[in-house]
Amino acid sequence: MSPAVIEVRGLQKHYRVHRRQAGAAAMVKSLFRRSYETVKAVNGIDFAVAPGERVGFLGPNGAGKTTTLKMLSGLLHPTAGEVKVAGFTPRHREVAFLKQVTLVMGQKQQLLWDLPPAETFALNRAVYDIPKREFEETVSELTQLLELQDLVGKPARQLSLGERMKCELAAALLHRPRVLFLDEPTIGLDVSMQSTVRSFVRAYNERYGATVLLTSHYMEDVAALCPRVIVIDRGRLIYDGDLRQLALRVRPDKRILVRLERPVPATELSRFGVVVSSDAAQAVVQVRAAEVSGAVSRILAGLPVSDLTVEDPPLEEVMSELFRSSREAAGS
Ligand SMILES: Nc1ncnc2c1ncn2[C@@H]1O[C@H](COP(=O)(O)OP(=O)(O)OP(=O)(O)O)[C@@H](O)[C@H]1O
Repeated sequence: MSPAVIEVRGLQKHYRVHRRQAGAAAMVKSLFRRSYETVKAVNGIDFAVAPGERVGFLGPNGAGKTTTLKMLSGLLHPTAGEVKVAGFTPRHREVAFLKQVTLVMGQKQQLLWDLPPAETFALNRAVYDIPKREFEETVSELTQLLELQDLVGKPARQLSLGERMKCELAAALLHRPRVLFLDEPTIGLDVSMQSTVRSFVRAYNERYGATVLLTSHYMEDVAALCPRVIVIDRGRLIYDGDLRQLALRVRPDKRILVRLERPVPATELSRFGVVVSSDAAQAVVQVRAAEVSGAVSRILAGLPVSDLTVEDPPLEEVMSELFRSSREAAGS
């Protein structure tokens, strides 16, 4: 494996927050004597990412994902631990480092609100000191990949959320960074725009060999883009490895979706496995992966089947099962 482009060792970020008690008396008291508590947003994580990898960085709300991405891009100083990205220490924010990375946050925007994206692009050209020819080449490539032709001339405030996100991505990539930190880049987008952004991220990764670390609550993004996932919960790493292996380990079962020619009572369906859902026209039965072929033969022989498909359990369920079991293990 080539040397890591992202290396994280013993990384921690603790926030000191003012604790406010409810009630007027407590509020007055807090004016004179403030009490603080420490939020351990990131609490000792280690991982390494090789150049060109696309890695999903996952976890439930408040797990510490955004905090980690901000430390990796140099926006936040770690409380403890070491971070190296493309050979640099992010918190020093050296110009050479900033030219290698980008952070895109789906919830924040960098486009200038009243101006067309083309003007933000020109500003970024100056900020990153991009030679004119290279800039024009990149703009034309990104315009074609993201279909920006009709968008870059309109003021950003007139663009739809999805159109704006495409321009945000272009603005963030004009300097051709080698490392992309994408924090929920598809949040709030409709399914077709989500798929456009996904295809674009993949195309950029393949074209430039860029490394991608991506957070998303949409498991379709993760399934489509990330062969590897790093999962954290409450500031700690709970899984780092192959996404398919994780699914097999956490949910070693399959779902058989059966379309029925006539209604079948649930009691009869349960002879073939655990009934996940059923109605007059179709049923979903869950069985262990090793038992799929036997169950399929029995279903075909014993039920009025018009169509049958075998599916993996949804990734959302794999993830919530992983969070549940890791919390149980942490509690015991
Ligand atoms: N500036 C801050 N000051 C104090 N606490 C913070 C600050 N930023 C984040 N936190 C806390 O740190 C924890 C981790 O937050 P973070 O935003 O990194 O989580 P996340 O995994 O990105 O969550 P989400 O999926 O909801 O975006 C949370 O408990 C959050 O309330």
